[in-house]
Amino acid sequence: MLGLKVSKNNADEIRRTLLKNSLIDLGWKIKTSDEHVYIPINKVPSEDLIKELDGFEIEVVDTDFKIHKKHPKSFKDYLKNTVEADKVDEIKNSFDIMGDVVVLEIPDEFEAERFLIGEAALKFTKRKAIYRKTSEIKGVIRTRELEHIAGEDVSETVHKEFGSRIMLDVRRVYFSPRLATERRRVAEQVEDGELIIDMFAGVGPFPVTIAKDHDVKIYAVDINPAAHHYIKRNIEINKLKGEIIPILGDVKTVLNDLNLSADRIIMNLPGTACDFLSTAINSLKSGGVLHYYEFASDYKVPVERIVETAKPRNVEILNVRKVKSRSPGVWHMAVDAKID
Ligand SMILES: C[S@@+](CC[C@H](N)C(=O)[O-])C[C@H]1O[C@@H](n2cnc3c(N)ncnc32)[C@H](O)[C@@H]1O
Repeated sequence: MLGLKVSKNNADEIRRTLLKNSLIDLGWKIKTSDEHVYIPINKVPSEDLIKELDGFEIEVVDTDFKIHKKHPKSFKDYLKNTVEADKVDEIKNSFDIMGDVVVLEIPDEFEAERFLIGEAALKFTKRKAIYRKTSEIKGVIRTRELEHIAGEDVSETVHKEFGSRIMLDVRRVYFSPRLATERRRVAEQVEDGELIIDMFAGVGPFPVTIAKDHDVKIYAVDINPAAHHYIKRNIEINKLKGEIIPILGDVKTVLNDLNLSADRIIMNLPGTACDFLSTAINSLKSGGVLHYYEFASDYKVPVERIVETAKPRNVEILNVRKVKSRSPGVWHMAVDAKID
């Protein structure tokens, strides 16, 4: 089969150039002799590429290669010859798998290899669509830009989590599978009969997790019309013991109009939830529980904020915890506070 015979000294640089041009046949193993490296290729390099490699000692040869294991098991196996081993783990740790869709992060240095990485992720995860993050989560509706890099370009999916089904579109709404344990932790504290408000409900993962097992009434507010569309779908596709009332709008106006007195309020908008604290506390009955989230490096900051905003009401901090890392030294913090 076709191979490119190159000098050992330049093999790495040439391999990278071939990869960028999708010329390496990844089904076969690269082999070496004392002075040369033989790279399996899927076609003869074009004139332009030969010009690009001008100065290197290269020769197209007909030779045998050993086949890569037929059914590689690890993501590393799929990416052999593409990405350095230590970087493979970094990419794999960035996977957010939601139903049939995978969203991943590719370091800038592997930008040129993104489609190969996408194909590897597609084979490894056996999902249907792979997207790469191309921006931070931003704006009021907390979404990010994504580039489709492998599989079908279908961004709507149904994610399964602890027996709930969550329908969402990764391009149009916020959703993080990494909050599954947090949702369950909150749901486990709920008792039948409660009146609950989820101020920033998104597609409704907190309300669905809670209402699946509890006979409660939950007002689920969100300002994003796409999130509102999906929460309505999620109410339909899950078997719920409780009632979820989806409301589209700015939660400050909504809560002002509804004038509720809730047993429990969920505030998962960690970047700006602090701007909505007094609105929340005004809608929380005496003895009610607040699940407050904030990006912070120290628990003291969100705790003091709640205590100050609630004054003259008394605050009992029930629990503080780090939900997940946001950036070095900064955490998505959760504070559960009972406010008398
Ligand atoms: C971080 S997401 C959380 C979604 C959901 N709680 C979850 O855990 O998946 C925050 C949500 O708040 C919504 N949001 C932002 N500002 C809002 C406002 N003023 N009123 C109502 N919803 C708002 C966004 O549209 C977004 O869906």
